[in-house]
Amino acid sequence: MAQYTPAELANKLKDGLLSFPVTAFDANLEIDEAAYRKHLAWQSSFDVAGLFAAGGTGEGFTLTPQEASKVVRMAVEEAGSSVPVLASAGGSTKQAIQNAQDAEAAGAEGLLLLPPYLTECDQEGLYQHVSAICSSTKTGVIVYNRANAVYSADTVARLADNHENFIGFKDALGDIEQITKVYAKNGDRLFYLGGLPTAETFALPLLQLGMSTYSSAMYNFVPEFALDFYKDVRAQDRVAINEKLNRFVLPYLEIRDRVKGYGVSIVKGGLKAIGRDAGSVRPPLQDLTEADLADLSALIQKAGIVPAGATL
Ligand SMILES: O=C([O-])C(=O)C[C@H](O)[C@@H](O)C(=O)[O-]
Repeated sequence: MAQYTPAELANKLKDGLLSFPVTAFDANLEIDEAAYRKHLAWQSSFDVAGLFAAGGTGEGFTLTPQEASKVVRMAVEEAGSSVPVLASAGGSTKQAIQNAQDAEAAGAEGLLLLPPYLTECDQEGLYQHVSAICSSTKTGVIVYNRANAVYSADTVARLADNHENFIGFKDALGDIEQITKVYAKNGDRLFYLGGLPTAETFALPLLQLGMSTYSSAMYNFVPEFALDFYKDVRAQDRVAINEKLNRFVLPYLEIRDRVKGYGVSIVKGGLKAIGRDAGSVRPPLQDLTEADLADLSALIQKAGIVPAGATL
């Protein structure tokens, strides 16, 4: 049973840092329940505003619907009493409705709606798709603006007018003109979150465009650093942000960009580096090579951001 109305959820999420926990796997690449629960307990012990289970960094794209709903249920059990847990939905309209209903039954407070699978689509089709999912659940729905799901300002406004539980717009395209149009038309009716890879990189400029928060993948393994970074963004402390970009974020991008798909693998690498191993990534992703993992460990150490109590 949800603890937040959609409007309360939006209010809670918009002014705090958000994150996407990794999904822990064992040596056979099956879900490692104990390791996942331990990770969620740790992640929710900090002042994070929302956790999106089985999202992109949680390798939701490798999970069956049954596995995804199991992961969401575990996340709710471990973290739900202190932090709102959100789930994701995707695929066909029917599949996304099923995901939404499973997530609601598992106790998720909200939903991130991923782009429809594979096909091209235009605004009326997108509207019908999102509308059907919003109508199928009482929880808050956030659309994910990326790939084939690029929402015009008018489509966003139409969804907002017709669905009270449509609460948020997450962007992973970084098209300044589009974001400006969406925000200018919809203002405070929604909340806006940045979701480009390694979202810290863009957090300050996107704040000016209305994005008061973002999804931090690095929060998974350096939560204190990620929270400090978010504080600097909200204070618009350009000097502190530049210092943190140069000390950790930009050299981190250099490792992340060595192999396609490392955007997720490097997060599991970070957990390995700090002694909180959440296992390997599932194909089609690949784990960090030993050399890349060594570089990441050295960088975390050099940047002085080893989490309290970690062994490195
Ligand atoms: O679905 C996801 O995991 C994301 O939104 C991507 C990350 O959290 C991204 O914003 C990042 O890498 O910081």
